[in-house]
Amino acid sequence: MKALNFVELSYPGLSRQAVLLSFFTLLLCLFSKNNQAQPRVSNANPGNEQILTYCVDPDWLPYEAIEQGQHTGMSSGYLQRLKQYTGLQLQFRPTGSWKETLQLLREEKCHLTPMLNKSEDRERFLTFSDVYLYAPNVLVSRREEPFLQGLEHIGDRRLAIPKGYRLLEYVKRHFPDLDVIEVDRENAGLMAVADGRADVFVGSLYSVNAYVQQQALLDLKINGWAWPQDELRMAVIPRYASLLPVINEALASFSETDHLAVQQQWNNVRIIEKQDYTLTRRVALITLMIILLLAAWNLIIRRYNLKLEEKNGQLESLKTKLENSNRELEFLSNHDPLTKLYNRNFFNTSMQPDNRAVSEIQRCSLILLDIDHFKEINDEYGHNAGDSVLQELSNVLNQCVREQDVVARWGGEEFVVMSQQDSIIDAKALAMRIAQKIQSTEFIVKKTITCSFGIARLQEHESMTDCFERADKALYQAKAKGRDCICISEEQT
Ligand SMILES: Nc1nc2c(ncn2[C@@H]2O[C@H](COP(=O)(O)OP(=O)(O)OP(=O)(O)O)[C@@H](O)[C@H]2O)c(=O)[nH]1
Repeated sequence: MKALNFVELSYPGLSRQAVLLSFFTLLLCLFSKNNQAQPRVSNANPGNEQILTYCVDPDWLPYEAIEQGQHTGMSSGYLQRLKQYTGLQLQFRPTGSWKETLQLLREEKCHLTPMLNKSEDRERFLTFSDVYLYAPNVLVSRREEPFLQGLEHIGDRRLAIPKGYRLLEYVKRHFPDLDVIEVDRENAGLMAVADGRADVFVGSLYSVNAYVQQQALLDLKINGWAWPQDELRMAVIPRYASLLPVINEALASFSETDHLAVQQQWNNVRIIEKQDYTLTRRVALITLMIILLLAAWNLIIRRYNLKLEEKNGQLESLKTKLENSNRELEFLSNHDPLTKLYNRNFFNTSMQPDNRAVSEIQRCSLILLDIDHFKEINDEYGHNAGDSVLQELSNVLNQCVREQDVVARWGGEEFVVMSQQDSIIDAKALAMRIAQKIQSTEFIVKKTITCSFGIARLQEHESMTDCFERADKALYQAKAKGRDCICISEEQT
């Protein structure tokens, strides 16, 4: 309001005295504010004892500790500000343990302690300030333990708690069935969890963090919150209870910036809120990659196998075609394609004495036959009809001979039968049967077909070629005689 007055009075048109009056009022205001920041030594004077003795927990970082005889930790920061605010004369008295600190307070050899929780037991020998710092309590376990929601989920796990701590009183009262292991200090509790003597430790978040980092207890994790949280206060022995209003006033005056400055100086908490799945994720990723690679490899192999099978199929088919072609070639090299009878080539090669049993050759007769006037059939009925006549005649020949006899087409309309006959008479009888069969067969051309025959019996020491020539001559004679007759080679007659 005073500043507002000053602004209002500075408008043009107002009197110079009024401006000066306002200026002095403002100075007075600022002066009185400065006065409030001065230490309230007189209010906080402890009386006969000019200097208050204080002691702390020697091993409770980051809250407080004693290092090389000096008070350190967050409570040292707060105490520093308290001194500045109140002007209290404070003298530090080092102790060897929290237990000793409490004992000195009980015996009034120490008058103040700057940071502790209120409990029923402590209220018997201390009076407490207002709460000036809240800090959560946490459950700590080894990493493999599941996350716990709070003290009520500890179950039959062994719980380590420092002796003399308010939490111990709390657990004993509200969770009497828990398997509690009392330890001397917070770090002893953490070590007990680390080496398996306890399963869970409960303690203050900030101090737990400090110990875990200091001792590099990397197998531990903060795995849950534990109620109640720490409500930290200052405490004096009842004799100095009159100081509490001033202390409370000082604590209340601490700004957010003051709190932050103290906490940032001493606290470096890193809370692990959940499981670290990094390794699991990496392993899963690598496994997935291996599976994908194997699947891809499998796919490639399968494709190659399919191609290979396809190529094998093609090769198999080519091989079959080749074998068929070879068989066909072999057949064609020895057979007449029109009549399917053996051809001249086969006759010449296989009918040589070297390729026939001597007994067969000794009994061999050659019968040559030639269709009479075949040209006329071609001319009258066409070449295709002529072909059919040749095929029909071939069937007739095959029907007339025995299995061991060989029938071949010598060329054109001329055929040769190599027959195993005991005598030339038998050979002639065979030729006659053939002639009769031909005459009685109804050919496609609806015309009686006749043939001329020439017969020769293979002589001892005679070559097949010579025998053939004699049969050919006999055939010539048959033609000359007017056809449709059988002539026997002269040497045999
Ligand atoms: N359709 C057909 N005709 C053929 C084949 N080979 C030869 N010829 C014919 O057979 C006929 C043979 O005639 P020629 O040698 O005069 O004998 P031919 O008419 O039977 O008279 P002769 O033997 O003296 O009774 C010719 O017209 C040839 O073209 C064939 O494979 N098919």
